[in-house]
Amino acid sequence: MDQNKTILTGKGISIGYKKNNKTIEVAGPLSFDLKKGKLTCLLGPNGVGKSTLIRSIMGQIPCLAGEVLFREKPIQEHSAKSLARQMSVVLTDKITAGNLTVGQLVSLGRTPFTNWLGDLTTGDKKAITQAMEATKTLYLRDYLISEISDGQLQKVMIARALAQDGDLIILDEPTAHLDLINRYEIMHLLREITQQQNKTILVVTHDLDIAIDSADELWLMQCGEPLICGCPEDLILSGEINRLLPNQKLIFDPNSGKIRSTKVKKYPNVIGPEPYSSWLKQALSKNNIPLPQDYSIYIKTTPLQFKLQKGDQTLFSKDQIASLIEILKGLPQRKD
Ligand SMILES: Nc1ncnc2c1ncn2[C@@H]1O[C@H](COP(=O)(O)OP(=O)(O)OP(=O)(O)O)[C@@H](O)[C@H]1O
Repeated sequence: MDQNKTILTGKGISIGYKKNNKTIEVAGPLSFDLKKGKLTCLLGPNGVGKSTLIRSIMGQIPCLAGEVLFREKPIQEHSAKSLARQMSVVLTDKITAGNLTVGQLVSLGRTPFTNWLGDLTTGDKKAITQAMEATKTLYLRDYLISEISDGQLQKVMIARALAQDGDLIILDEPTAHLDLINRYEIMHLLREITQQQNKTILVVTHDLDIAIDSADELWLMQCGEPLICGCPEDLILSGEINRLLPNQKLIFDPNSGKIRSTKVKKYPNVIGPEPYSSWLKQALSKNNIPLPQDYSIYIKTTPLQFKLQKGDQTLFSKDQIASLIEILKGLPQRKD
């Protein structure tokens, strides 16, 4: 472990719950180093234990074995107050404080720093306003929590974590209720925070494409396996990203950056430039259209034309994939 580069370390931890004198292990042994000043995304299928790992990392539930070190010290040796000053956490728990205003909820992020009366200093107020500006929630300041949408609440919770200003911010599925644009915006905001404020952020997410796009490091969690950690681009090029996929039916396509079926047809007789040929092949495959060897589709781009040919004979041409597909679907089934 490089102490200057790592804020949090897991050493062979086993995570799980104790219930009625019974121990239920969810995952382990898991080892990891959370790198300082980086955005790390934790990905894995439902129920694999991501939230349990987060709760174990923050010391909320004890590890069944192994240890978590925060700034080189076992997590349970840090006082709750000291952790609250250094670590901001946004969990998936429902907020019940519906009668608080958005502004009041974000202000709660400053609690570890205020006096026992909860008085906010000028510095506290500045941190709150900055956090609300960054998450574009300032306009909601006077709304009651019960009056805002789930997506807005997610952003407000992120604002509260930012206002808390810990060096380490942990978020469990912060973009779950957000629309696509907001999901990108939030992840890019988190990336900006790591880069500009040198904060360390660990995010649990199911958005593989957004995680690849924004994270410095991915942690891939799969049932019964060690955590796979690495830079997204390395994990893609080595093929290790496929460890996230549960079976042989799906594969991560490093060319398109998307998950696709391994059954996708190849269509060597679609001839033309990218991205036209890839999208046409996807449409053919999706519609389960076979293209016999003696047929070819040539793509001309100015103006755009998809020409179906048999040998030298052009059977027809279309300027849209949708209309080409409709005609191909109407033809009698041909077999290679
Ligand atoms: N308080 C609890 N007591 C006992 N078992 C629990 C408790 N909380 C979660 N579990 C179990 O631990 C396992 C992992 O749950 P966890 O919520 O950590 O998964 P996850 O990867 O975060 O899932 P998801 O992606 O669906 O949120 C599940 O089998 C769950 O039933």
